[in-house]
Amino acid sequence: MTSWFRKRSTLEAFSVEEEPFSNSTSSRIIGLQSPLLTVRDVHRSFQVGGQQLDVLKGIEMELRPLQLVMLKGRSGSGKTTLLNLIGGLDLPTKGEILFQEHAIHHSSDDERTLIRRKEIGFIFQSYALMPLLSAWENVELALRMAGVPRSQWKERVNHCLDLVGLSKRMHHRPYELSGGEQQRVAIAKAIAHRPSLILADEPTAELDSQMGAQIMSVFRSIIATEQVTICMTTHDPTILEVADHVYEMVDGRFVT
Ligand SMILES: Nc1ncnc2c1ncn2[C@@H]1O[C@H](COP(=O)(O)OP(=O)(O)OP(=O)(O)O)[C@@H](O)[C@H]1O
Repeated sequence: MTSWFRKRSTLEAFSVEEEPFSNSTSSRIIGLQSPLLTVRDVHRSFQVGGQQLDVLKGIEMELRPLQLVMLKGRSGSGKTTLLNLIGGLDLPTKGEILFQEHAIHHSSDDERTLIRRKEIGFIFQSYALMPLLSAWENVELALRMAGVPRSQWKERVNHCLDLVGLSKRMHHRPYELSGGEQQRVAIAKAIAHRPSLILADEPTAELDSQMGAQIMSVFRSIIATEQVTICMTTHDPTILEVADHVYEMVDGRFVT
């Protein structure tokens, strides 16, 4: 996980003012049959020390609404690179990425930022919470950054913390919470602005198996209640069992 996804915080993922909160559950349900995201023949190469490093070599993939999709593969196989492309944090060298009707591979930085800000929530292995803010304030900050009207903050923050089972700890700061609880705050933060897609890079890697299982149970619950699609990377074979679909990456390609 050497690339951009890991280095960026959730805050950086929201950086341009725009109209928030226009998603509706009903419009998502109408679109259940069509893919939320389509990746066609995507390649990503980097120039490293004067040499071309081909990291992704013709990826084909689809994310359908309300799916829990996992990417597995050895370290360095290209999972984070792909997640960065899906999230509009980076552009493919070749190929197409369609997010609903938006051609992400042709979008400007600003256009991709707007799509990200409205439609995508990010979850990181290391939680990316503000250490001096309480759980409640961390989630509130996500809404503030997303430009959601202040009048909606209280209800939405309470709802999101309730969804992840942290209502009783809403006034705790991150250091007063366990790793699993911190990750649940990060999930509440990621869903607060009602994205349609959650991207999570090894969200359970820092957690023991019991806490990892709790996170997966929270993921299942928010797919149902918040009508989101989740795409995550993992190395953990026990977690792979709960996926709707698993893509295995070997050296920049999916194997079946
Ligand atoms: N911006 C970049 N510049 C140069 N090389 C990069 C860049 N981003 C990623 N790479 C290289 O691409 C390869 C794949 O990296 P990536 O982080 O996508 O793998 P990964 O499957 O997520 O690994 P891990 O499971 O360890 O997180 C690595 O060799 C990495 O060094």
